[in-house]
Amino acid sequence: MGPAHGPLAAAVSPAGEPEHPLSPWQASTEPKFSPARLALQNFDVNYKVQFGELWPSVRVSLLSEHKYGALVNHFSAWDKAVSELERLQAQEFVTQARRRGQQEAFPQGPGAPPRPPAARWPCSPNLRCYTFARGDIGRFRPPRASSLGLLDYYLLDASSLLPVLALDVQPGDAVLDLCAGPGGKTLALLLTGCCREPSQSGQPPQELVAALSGHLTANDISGSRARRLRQVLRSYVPQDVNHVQVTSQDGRMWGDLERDTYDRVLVDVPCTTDRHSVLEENNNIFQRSRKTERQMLPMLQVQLLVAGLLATRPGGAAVYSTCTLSHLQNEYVVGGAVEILANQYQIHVQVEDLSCFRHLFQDTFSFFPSCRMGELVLPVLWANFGPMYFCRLRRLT
Ligand SMILES: C[S@@+](CC[C@H](N)C(=O)[O-])C[C@H]1O[C@@H](n2cnc3c(N)ncnc32)[C@H](O)[C@@H]1O
Repeated sequence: MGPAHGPLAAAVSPAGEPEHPLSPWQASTEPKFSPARLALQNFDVNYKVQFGELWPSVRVSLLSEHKYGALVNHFSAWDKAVSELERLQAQEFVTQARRRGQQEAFPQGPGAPPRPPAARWPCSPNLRCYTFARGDIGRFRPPRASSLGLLDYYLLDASSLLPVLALDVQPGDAVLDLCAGPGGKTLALLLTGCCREPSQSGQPPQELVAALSGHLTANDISGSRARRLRQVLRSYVPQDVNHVQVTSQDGRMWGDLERDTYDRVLVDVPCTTDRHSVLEENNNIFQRSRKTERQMLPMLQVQLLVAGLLATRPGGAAVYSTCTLSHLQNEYVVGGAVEILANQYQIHVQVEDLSCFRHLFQDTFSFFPSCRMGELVLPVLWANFGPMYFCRLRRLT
């Protein structure tokens, strides 16, 4: 795929289409661009402005081989898999980050007095994920069934664990995963071991809510994505632990279904999926037929985030996440949702500082240094993860 320099790049609008209708002469001689080519042209125009001199290296990384992480399934007999990963010199980056945090709280070693007062790093517990070191482009073998019949690890872009870690799930929490299919983050949420058992005695307020209520609710509007999610849960989670309520509702309606209910809500929205869009022609949101859908994405994202925050109990938290670099789909969506909640619902929400994530995970991921709200993992050749944007919002009222 070649770069879109010169007049071609200049003629492309933010929606990824030529800004001016083509003349009849041009229409018959200009090549038709594939969706992936259109995506790249769009990004060349917009991300050059957003990221300046960082864009060329991010661009080449997006077009290069993606790096994975292996999320250890401790519901399965995982010790063999872990020994194998360690033999391959893969590194467990979540524990590494925790250790860094502790060392900084105890600068002269554990015997010395801690720095005053070492704040708890708000982060979901019990997750272990292996990646190959910086610059190592090794690949993991596909997951394998252990003696218990469950797969030993789940392969995912390691940066997609960051929104789950940032959700800071705690033991006994009721959690909603609003856009959950195909289920990598739902599995990670279960692996924290924190999601509450379904209440036996709770009085369901109404029929629909009764069907939806539970410790971990995972929802996806798409029936096929919800089926894939169920399949992932069957392959990784023992039946007696799998209490996940899987639903297939329009997440935008959640504020009406269960308001002020959940301790934690993950809002991992549909977006332009930048890496997929520049590499794959199939199911590409830059197909001409999907132009309106693409243009409506920021509005859908705001509606989903507002609904997720309405479903969060006062004092609880939601994490908004995407796999796009677009500020329009990231920070602007967060800003828009905060404003709507204040003006239309008199609900006050605080965007929380996640710069500790940038600091503690700096050995594994490359972060964009200038986000006003939330954090953004930038794909770079030495750590070709992401893009992944995540932002935690706390409901104050
Ligand atoms: C980025 S994907 C989620 C990935 C998932 N969290 C994971 O980690 O495997 C976004 C999902 O949102 C779903 N979606 C789109 N519109 C939705 C809506 N209005 N309500 C609920 N889900 C929606 C899509 O079907 C898609 O599966």
